[in-house]
Amino acid sequence: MSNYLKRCVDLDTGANEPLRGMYMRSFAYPSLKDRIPIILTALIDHLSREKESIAQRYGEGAREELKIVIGSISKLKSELQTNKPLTKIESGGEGAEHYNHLIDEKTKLNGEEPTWFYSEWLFAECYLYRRLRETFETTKHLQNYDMFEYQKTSVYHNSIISIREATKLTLDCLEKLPTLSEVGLKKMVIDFLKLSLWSNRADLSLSGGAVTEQESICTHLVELDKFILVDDTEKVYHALTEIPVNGQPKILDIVLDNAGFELYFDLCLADFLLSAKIVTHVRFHPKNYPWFVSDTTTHDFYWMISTTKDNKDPNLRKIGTRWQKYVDEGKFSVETDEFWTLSSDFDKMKTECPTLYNKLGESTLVIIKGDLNYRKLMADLNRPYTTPFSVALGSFHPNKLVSLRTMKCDIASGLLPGQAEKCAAISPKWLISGEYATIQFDEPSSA
Ligand SMILES: O=P(O)(O)OC[C@@]1(O)O[C@H](CO)[C@@H](O)[C@@H]1O
Ligand SMILES: [Mn+2]
Repeated sequence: MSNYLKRCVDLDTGANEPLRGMYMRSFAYPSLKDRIPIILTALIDHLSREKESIAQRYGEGAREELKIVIGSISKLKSELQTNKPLTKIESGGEGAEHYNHLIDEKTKLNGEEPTWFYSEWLFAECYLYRRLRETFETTKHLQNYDMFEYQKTSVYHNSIISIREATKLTLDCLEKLPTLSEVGLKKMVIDFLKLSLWSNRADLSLSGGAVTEQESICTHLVELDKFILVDDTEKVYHALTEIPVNGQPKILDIVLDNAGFELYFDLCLADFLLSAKIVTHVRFHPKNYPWFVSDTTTHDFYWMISTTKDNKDPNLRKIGTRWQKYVDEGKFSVETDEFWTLSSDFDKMKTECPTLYNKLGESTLVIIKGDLNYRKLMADLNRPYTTPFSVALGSFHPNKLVSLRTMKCDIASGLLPGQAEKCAAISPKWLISGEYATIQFDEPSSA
């Protein structure tokens, strides 16, 4: 073990403490020690291998710049692996001030500069993606290059069987809509919520960037139910349907997570809710730059719609054309905000980004996808897993909201006494493997 890691301790994260890489029994440690270096190595390999094609697409100047970029990423990897202090973001630009200010604050507080393993894991990991952004934003030719695009598009193409299946299912459900009973409608809404949930099972950050074919979830929904540890779908259905649409816009916000496979299911859910007239508009919230490998950027969002619309498969063409029409009519819109790529947990949104907090308050429901967003909902604290969800949210109660999350890090809330122990006995990696999931609803107490 290298010297710097000797200060890491063979412990779990302390109770009610933020997860940190220095706690060797928490998932933060293997994440920083093994998983992120694998992601960075794969990125360096990709950039070296694709020099020619990148130079063709971005111009000859990009060839020289790639050498600098590869050098910077290697340096970043070495800084992480030797637990060096986190350096300031020098490029200016979005969020730079946020990260730099926090580095100063932590230095003041601890009397030494924050380092990769001793910092809060959430901060260190978000900072990593901001550093990667800096590497590209300081170039002339590669500013808009998405270093993870090839993985995200591969996920889409490799999952085409499941995507076709989801498309067929969605189109069949849409056809049945006019004659559907209330009970039938409710079942379909809940099924689409669960499809969107399980589409979060795989992400490219957890797999170290490895692209695998995504299994079919449409045909397994019922058997997957036993892995949902908290299931608030009844409350979600109620929230979605309680206010009738009487000419007033009824908005659904979806705080997106991963592109490729997961986004496809989010779009199917959005299409179904629009078609059933349960909502009138859907606002999608992507990231402003490449984030946690597979997260959806604005470009990924539009790419998915146009690729689906232009597919050879008639069903995909049909659904892609519907989605494009929704975009053209303003029924689907993309809302961006730099808050999503800050390291801030959502408890801080009200004070740090009141406009976004208030905006989320305008809609009927906010769907918050994925594990990283869950970490941000929980402030990445190692609370007792029985802590009520609404308590763990701190001051984040902008609206009725639901978190759809497959469990991929050692944080949980809202579980019943004994539930965690039962899962651990069945599957020791239950917290981090994505096998289990939660659907957790919250509403402001005055609502
Ligand atoms: O948010 P997502 O896509 O569901 O998951 C992202 C994720 O794999 O990345 C982090 C580690 O890098 C973990 O918190 C989490 O498991
Ligand atoms: Mn993600």
